[in-house]
Amino acid sequence: MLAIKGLNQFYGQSHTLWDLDLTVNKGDCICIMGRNGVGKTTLMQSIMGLLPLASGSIEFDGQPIHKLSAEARAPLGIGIVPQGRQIFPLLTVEENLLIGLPARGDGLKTIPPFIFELFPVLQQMLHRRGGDLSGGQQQQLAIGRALAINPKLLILDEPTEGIQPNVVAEIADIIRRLNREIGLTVILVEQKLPFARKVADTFCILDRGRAVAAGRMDELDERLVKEYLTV
Ligand SMILES: Nc1ncnc2c1ncn2[C@@H]1O[C@H](COP(=O)(O)OP(=O)(O)OP(=O)(O)O)[C@@H](O)[C@H]1O
Repeated sequence: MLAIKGLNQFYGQSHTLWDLDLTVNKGDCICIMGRNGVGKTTLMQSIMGLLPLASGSIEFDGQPIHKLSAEARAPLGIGIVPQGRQIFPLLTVEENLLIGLPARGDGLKTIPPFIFELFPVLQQMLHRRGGDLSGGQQQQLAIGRALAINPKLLILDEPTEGIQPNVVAEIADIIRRLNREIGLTVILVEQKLPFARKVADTFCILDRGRAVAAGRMDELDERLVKEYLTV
């Protein structure tokens, strides 16, 4: 579904991603792991189209997408839950959910009801401003907004950051359901190991901009954790 080949990225003189290859198959739930600053968000932003590639290629569903704008990638079926959630604080929950609908391409103008089945709190808070929601509610809104475009691939960048443990558990359940029941392909960036183990089936570890280890979650052993993940 997603094939990244030979990706290099720079911020000015600083070489952030090095010859990175990553393949995500349909139905996968993969966790991109690594310590702070290793390039996880840079990788996500490259997939989303927020950063032009220095070199390399990204194919989605067999089609090269790396030259497309971020706006052109969403309608292909890439839903994003960005780091820090980035909901619109002055818009209502309803307006936040409606905002992505034009990207669906099927003309739907109302919020798909399954969003409220997944996140009943969003229905209760429909007319509240996004900025007045708790961190956990905002994260549910950010996921709901990404799902409203009916994506084939959902990218979540550190969805548990700054969220209470009970909501973290709820979000873990939702991501698992989306992946295992609905078959949505998921790329998750996550530093919390228990959450990653609970949600993802496979992992890819980055270290200083390189993919250094990958495998099934049950192959993520103590040696890898110590070498690449613990601070
Ligand atoms: N806009 C930017 N300008 C310059 N350097 C940047 C910029 N954004 C990130 N970097 C640097 O690029 C490297 C990779 O950053 P990135 O945010 O991709 O890492 P990360 O693994 O997502 O980290 P975190 O877990 O802290 O979010 C870091 O050294 C970071 O300081």
